[in-house]
Amino acid sequence: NGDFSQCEADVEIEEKKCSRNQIWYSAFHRHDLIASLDSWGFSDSRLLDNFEVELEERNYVRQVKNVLFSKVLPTPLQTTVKLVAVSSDLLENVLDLDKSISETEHFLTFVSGNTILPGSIPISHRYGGHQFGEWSDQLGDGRAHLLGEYVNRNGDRWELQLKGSGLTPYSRRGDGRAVLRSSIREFLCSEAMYHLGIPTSRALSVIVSGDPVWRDQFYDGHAKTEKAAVVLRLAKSWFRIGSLEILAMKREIKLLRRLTDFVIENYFPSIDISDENKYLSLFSEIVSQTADLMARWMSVGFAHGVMNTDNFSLLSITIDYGPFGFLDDYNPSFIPNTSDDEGMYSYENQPDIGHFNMNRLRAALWPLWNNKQKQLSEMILQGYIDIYKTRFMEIFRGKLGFLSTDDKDEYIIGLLLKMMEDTRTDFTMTFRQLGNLTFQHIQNNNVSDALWALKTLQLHEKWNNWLQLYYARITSEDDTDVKRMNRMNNVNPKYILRYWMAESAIRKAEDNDFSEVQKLLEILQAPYTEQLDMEPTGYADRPPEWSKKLKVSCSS
Ligand SMILES: Nc1ncnc2c1ncn2[C@@H]1O[C@H](COP(=O)(O)OP(=O)(O)OP(=O)(O)O)[C@@H](O)[C@H]1O
Repeated sequence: NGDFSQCEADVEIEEKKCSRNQIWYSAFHRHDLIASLDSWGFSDSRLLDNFEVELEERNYVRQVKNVLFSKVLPTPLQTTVKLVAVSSDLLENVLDLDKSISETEHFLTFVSGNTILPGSIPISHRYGGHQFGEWSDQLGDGRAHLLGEYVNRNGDRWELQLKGSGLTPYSRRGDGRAVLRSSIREFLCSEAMYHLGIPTSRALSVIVSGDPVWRDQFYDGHAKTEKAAVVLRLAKSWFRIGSLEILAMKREIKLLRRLTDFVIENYFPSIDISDENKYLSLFSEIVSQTADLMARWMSVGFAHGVMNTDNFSLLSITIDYGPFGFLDDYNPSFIPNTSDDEGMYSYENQPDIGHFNMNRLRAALWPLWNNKQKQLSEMILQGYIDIYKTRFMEIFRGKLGFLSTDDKDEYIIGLLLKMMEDTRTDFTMTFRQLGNLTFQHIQNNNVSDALWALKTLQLHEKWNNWLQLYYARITSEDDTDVKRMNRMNNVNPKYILRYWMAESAIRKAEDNDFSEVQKLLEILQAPYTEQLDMEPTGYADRPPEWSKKLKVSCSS
């Protein structure tokens, strides 16, 4: 009712018990949320303040030199636009907007690229990249427009970008558009990854229009028209390894230095910008954060699908959700992308590709180093492998509920994965269901029928042997069932975005029923929490038979 005096008094009382009472703080925040886009605004742009933008005003495909950005407006959609889904979490907690705003026409035109808000100067970014191991020259945002930056009430700066919003100077032979299926997948997966606790870009909304887009989904001569869709996505920065690579390749060294300094100053506050070894420190940070990201991907069974250097963020967040997939059955050579014939970007190859990409980053930074620093960068790169292994072991120890470190851990984790591979057990549910076993269950090999993944694993000849080792390991620690099971449930998700779940929501959305996209979003926002009312959906069951035939290509 607008009278905050009692609330303030309560906050003071509560603060004595707990330094940050989130319930009260969030109640306050909600009152202040901005209710109209007219009173919301982009912040001053750090990017535009620091980097010249190409002066060419016409929008045509061209080679761009000596700049990072080109000014270019999104192309308005010609037909009626509909909101497919929106993340209220992002609206309220990142953009300070009241969620009712998403019901307004103004919001719809904004997130579809049809309206440009005051203060926004849309730009597209020039970058290159190594694709499937080979250097591809100028790529750039061929269908993405950076709308501007927003500094929210917490002081966090976010860059807002449209994807699928029309042609840019970097569109090459593309049409600047994205289709509904790939846009829903990007929207859902960015949010799912965020709520799994994995560094990622975020997605605010997805809209669909009736504008036709021509796609041959499986490159098999069966092209058809699909509906154009647009995602509004957010990241602290959209700079990629390819952002630096193109400058090194083109010998634009002054700009390379400026961008690298900008990245250090704005995203790596622990590095002293006046330090002569600052570029080495930056490399070291990115190597270590990328190794960590790879271990996290592996720990939730995520396969990115197109790990080109233009899809690898300098902030080591997951970007570009194309033909990604989460493992169902544990198959290390799982390839999510039908266009990846050789399996270069298979699940098991990801840590190695991360290493390859760090070597490409090293090559991009090469012109900024003296001879000694070049040598040291080799050692930093070698360190990637140890950092990855250490992080992998830490995370998997946690997944099995271990509190401490033990020499036997590598064997216990390795044998479990081997059994899972032999029996093709469901990756996600194996770990989740292990967290449902009490000490007594483990001691007596008592696995109820409801634990369907473990039932499969039980068929393995080494199961009894492994269970004994596991029992000995967890009973060697000062722990209780409740504590261990809680810990395990907090790191082993129950709900992940499986192929079939996304596909089922997409099929309905193609018929203008968006309810399942929104429902999936809600479930994936709490992947570690039992959502018993959602169980009838089958999201925690064995994937249905029809899902085995599903394929995802890079056509998007
Ligand atoms: N339909 C399209 N029209 C124009 N350019 C495109 C189109 N599809 C892809 N591209 C461009 O091709 C390159 C590689 O495509 P990829 O699918 O990896 O990127 P993306 O998904 O469009 O973008 P991002 O990495 O920003 O998520 C990028 O430069 C991208 O902008």
